Amino acid sequence: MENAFDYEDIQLIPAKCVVNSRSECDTTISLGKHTFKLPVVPANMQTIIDEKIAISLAENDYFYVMHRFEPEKRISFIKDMKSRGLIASISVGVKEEEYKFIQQLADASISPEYITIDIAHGHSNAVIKMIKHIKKLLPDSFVIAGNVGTPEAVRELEHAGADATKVGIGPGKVCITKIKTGFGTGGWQLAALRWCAKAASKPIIADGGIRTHGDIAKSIRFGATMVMIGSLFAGHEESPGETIEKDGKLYKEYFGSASEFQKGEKKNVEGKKMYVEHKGSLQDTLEEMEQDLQSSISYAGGNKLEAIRNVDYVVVKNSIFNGDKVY
Ligand SMILES: NC(=O)C1=CN([C@@H]2O[C@H](COP(=O)(O)OP(=O)(O)OC[C@H]3O[C@@H](n4cnc5c(N)ncnc54)[C@H](OP(=O)(O)O)[C@@H]3O)[C@@H](O)[C@H]2O)C=CC1
Ligand SMILES: Nc1nc2c(ncn2[C@@H]2O[C@H](COP(=O)(O)O)[C@@H](O)[C@H]2O)c(=O)[nH]1
Repeated sequence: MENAFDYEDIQLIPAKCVVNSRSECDTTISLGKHTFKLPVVPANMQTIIDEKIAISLAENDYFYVMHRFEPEKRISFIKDMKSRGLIASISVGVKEEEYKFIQQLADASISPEYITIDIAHGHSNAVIKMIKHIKKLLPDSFVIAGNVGTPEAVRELEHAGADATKVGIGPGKVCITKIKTGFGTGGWQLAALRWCAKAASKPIIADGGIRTHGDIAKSIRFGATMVMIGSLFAGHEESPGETIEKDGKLYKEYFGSASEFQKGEKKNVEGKKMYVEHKGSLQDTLEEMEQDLQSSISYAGGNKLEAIRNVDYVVVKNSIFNGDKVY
């Protein structure tokens, strides 16, 4: 790794505008056999997504990944999505029971369109074995494998059969991996993305550390096909987390998938809980993201997402906010 930098250290450089209105800019992206409205997917975490949100996202052509923390509900979830004519996109882990679950799906000829292998340290034989197991039994499912933070890991998971890899170890808002273990891409996630993207021959999903809508464009510039976001999607009316009131203001909980709140025990805890301000409706945020990304495309001098991939940039170490608050 040469130069380490993160989202706040980079500014993209504008190119001559070729559209008359930002509304002409197309933010759609293809992943596998499907095209989605935005290159953005809410994190597969229990305080970010539930069945109702998944249905609403899929109905409106947004990509989603259902979390894996209520494993007993997954088969009925897939069946329900399919009966509505919607894509089914689920998560799995790597423990023994997950092998049986994949076998169960195959035996019943139930093939979700997308399966995300969701573990903390994805550069492992456990993930490689699970990729091969899924590809053998459910060859039509698009497999996203992660999380990883090095080119070597991207190559190995792709070689094992992954259709996309997810990059990001420890940059998340409720992540404490970097503090508890000393490892990860926290603080240099954007540079890690660039490093991994150079090695990738399939799509990369950049996961964690997105703090502003501009960071979505920066991720695209540095090689992401899509970004996974937790904190910016936490705290909406629809969000599954508990709502609390403090000093007359409403807040909602957002906790890590490796936190004691998720695990129900204090073992190998690498996540924490926080409360985020209540933000209104999820659809409003998605629309604002789309408008901001359309604007990014126009600054990139094009009318499609691809235009962002070629823009120049400058490194402005820790200075882009000039002391301003993000919002
Ligand atoms: N993106 C990120 O930076 C991180 C994300 N998370 C999220 O937290 C959730 C739980 O993750 P995870 O603990 O992996 O899931 P699981 O608890 O399902 O663990 C998966 C398997 O991997 C093993 N395992 C976990 N971490 C390691 C490691 N560092 N080295 C070797 N084996 C390991 C576990 O065994 P055992 O527990 O016995 O070690 C278990 O067998 C996931 O949703 C994950 O995405 C968690 C941390 C970082
Ligand atoms: N180290 C941990 N990372 C976690 C945990 N739970 C989720 N995550 C990762 O964070 C992103 C979301 O990041 P954000 O910056 O957008 O909020 C999520 O997709 C996971 O990859 C955890 O407990 N520990």
